[in-house]
Amino acid sequence: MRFVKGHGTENDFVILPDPDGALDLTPEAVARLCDRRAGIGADGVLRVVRTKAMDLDAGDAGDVGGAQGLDGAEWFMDYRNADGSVAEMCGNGTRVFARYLVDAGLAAPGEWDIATRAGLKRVTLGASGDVSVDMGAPVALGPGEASLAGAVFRGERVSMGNPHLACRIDRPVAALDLTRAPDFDPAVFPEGVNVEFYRLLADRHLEMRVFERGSGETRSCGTGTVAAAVAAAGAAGPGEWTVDVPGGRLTVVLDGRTSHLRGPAVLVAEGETRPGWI
Ligand SMILES: N[C@@H](CCC[C@H](N)C(=O)O)C(=O)O
Repeated sequence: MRFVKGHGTENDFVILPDPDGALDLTPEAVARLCDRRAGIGADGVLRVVRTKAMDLDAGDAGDVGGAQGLDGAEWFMDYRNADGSVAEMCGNGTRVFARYLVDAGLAAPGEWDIATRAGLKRVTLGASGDVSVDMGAPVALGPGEASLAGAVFRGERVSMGNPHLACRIDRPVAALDLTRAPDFDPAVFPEGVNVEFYRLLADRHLEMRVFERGSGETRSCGTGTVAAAVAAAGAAGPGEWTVDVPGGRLTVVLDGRTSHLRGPAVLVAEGETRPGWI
């Protein structure tokens, strides 16, 4: 199995080129690939498959999202979390996926769509440098809460295609212990939830940490970054936000209609798994 390793602000991925959809990618195989001691190590897997090789009507696009209109994009991002679960969307993954396509000569620098389980996402990138993605309209769903070691954190529920709870705190995010998963009410979050903790550092400038559904604490989360900016913006309206995460810095633009995420996307290695290992 050929792979490429990449990351976006240290949210890292094993990229599996599978243009014809020939791989039988089981949850167990994904978990082995993402294992940081016994595998390659990553927060998730990005399978790179031609949209026309996906049996969209048979649910190949996932039980988690609609397939309508996806054939408008040549490439489908089949995203999996480190525990093997399927997610609707991954913002950093989309940016790294785009960088891979350009680097591999499968797409030209410019502006084009990637198909995801959360619909088409338009990326903009040059031959090198930052990658920007139109993340679509965030959906603010009202208040929610989670708890961490018995302490309750209140926040805003936001859908970015995948579920988020963005909680504002007033002390440095570095002080949080995220070694254990936040608890939440499964009746409120039946599909689970990604939980962000953010602090306002200055006008339109946040720091954030995240505990991701299916992956644990990661050093960045693109959809989570947008969710935190949406929660912080409240009624403040359109604007550009800077979000510092443990793995670097991302820029979020909210314009009242859609949201954009911009930042680095880097490919660091490529190789092949040993025969019979996976
Ligand atoms: N890190 C991603 C989000 C990945 C999916 C998430 N863990 C979920 O299950 O919804 C990002 O950059 O958005």
